[in-house]
Amino acid sequence: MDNKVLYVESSKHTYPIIVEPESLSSLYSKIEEHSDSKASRFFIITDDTVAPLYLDIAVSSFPIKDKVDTYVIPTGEASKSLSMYEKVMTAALENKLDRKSLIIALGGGVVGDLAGFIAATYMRGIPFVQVPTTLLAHDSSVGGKVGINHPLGKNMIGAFHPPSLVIYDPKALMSLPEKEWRSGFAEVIKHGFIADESFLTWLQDKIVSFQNISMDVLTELLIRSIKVKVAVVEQDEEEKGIRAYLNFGHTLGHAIEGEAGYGQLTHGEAVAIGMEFAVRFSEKYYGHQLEADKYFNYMKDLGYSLDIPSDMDINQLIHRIKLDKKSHSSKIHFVLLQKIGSPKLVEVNENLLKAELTGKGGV
Ligand SMILES: NC(=O)c1ccc[n+]([C@@H]2O[C@H](COP(=O)([O-])OP(=O)(O)OC[C@H]3O[C@@H](n4cnc5c(N)ncnc54)[C@H](O)[C@@H]3O)[C@@H](O)[C@H]2O)c1
Ligand SMILES: O=C(O)C(=O)C[C@@H](O)[C@H](O)[C@H](O)COP(=O)(O)O
Ligand SMILES: [Zn+2]
Repeated sequence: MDNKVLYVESSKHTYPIIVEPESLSSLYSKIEEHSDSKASRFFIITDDTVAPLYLDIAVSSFPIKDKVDTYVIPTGEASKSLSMYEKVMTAALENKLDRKSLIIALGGGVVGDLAGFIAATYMRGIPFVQVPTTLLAHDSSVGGKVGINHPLGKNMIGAFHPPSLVIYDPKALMSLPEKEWRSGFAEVIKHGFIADESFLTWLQDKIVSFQNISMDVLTELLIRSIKVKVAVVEQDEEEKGIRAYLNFGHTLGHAIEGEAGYGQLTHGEAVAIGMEFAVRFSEKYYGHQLEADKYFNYMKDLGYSLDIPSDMDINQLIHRIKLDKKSHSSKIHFVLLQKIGSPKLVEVNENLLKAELTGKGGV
């Protein structure tokens, strides 16, 4: 795989995504090369799992340490909150960041979404760099969706604020626990479902467990999956239309995440359940089979549980689905698949949805 730098053309600027082993240790020089090394200050936001692993490596790459401030949030989805937003904002102000400062998100999607939203709103917007350290963050670090959760809904408070650079060191993923590989891999599979069935068969062939994935395979996987995302966000940056396809599996997935309590299920675990449901619902909606069982069996072999948790109240899930950002005028919208690789955003009838969710959908 030779092309390890991808470029995203956003309406604000074009930014590179560098996928390169060991790039974390040359963070500053990458910023110098591709972003703003002349920034007045650098504010690295990370979490308390990533900090002991990678914060020193990142900070060591900076020649002038006095210009670097750090802020460590508690690990986990619960940190994507208004209260954490206020704390980090306060730290940014106390550290005297100005409009020429650069925020650096070092971590997974939680850090990236929160830090990106701080960047989007600090003094009405300053630049930021994404330094993803999870598999899932191949998705979250690209495309500029940043934000935090509200108890009533996932990512309900946010902005579109593209990063100025994404530096992805696949070696950093080697410390991920299996659960987080599984979580991130759900978004990889999502990209296959919505855009490219041959990617799914390639994954089946190359990834039979989350142990011992070679750096070459991992790099190719990241690049292929990121390319799917880039192709969508370049056409529809602010989700006026086809960007909603990236929400495949998320309508139910987000409802499940919220209902379980943020952080009880990983994002990818919830999205995996949502994808299986969306495929089943697509088959009912379009009246033909998608032949997707082989992919769901593959996911089960990789340890995914694809059933809606049995303790979940279907009416509560529907209530949450109605608050989803794709809903409007009380109409529920779902991303369904006409066939694998051909998503559509469709309005769905609440009663049909309820019947399917309760397993009484019929054919
Ligand atoms: N903005 C977007 O487009 C977008 C896309 C997909 C998901 N998301 C959001 O991303 C979030 C999920 O991201 P995530 O799965 O990366 O969660 P996360 O940031 O919570 O990371 C998962 C866990 O892995 C730990 N971790 C991170 N890097 C590690 C490493 N290298 N080694 C060991 N442990 C490490 C973290 O501390 C955390 O415990 C959700 O909030 C989701 O809504 C956003
Ligand atoms: O980038 C997008 O667009 C996505 O939908 C990617 C999703 O994987 C991601 O979880 C995103 O945060 C969901 O966005 P939301 O608008 O449904 O909150
Ligand atoms: Zn997602």
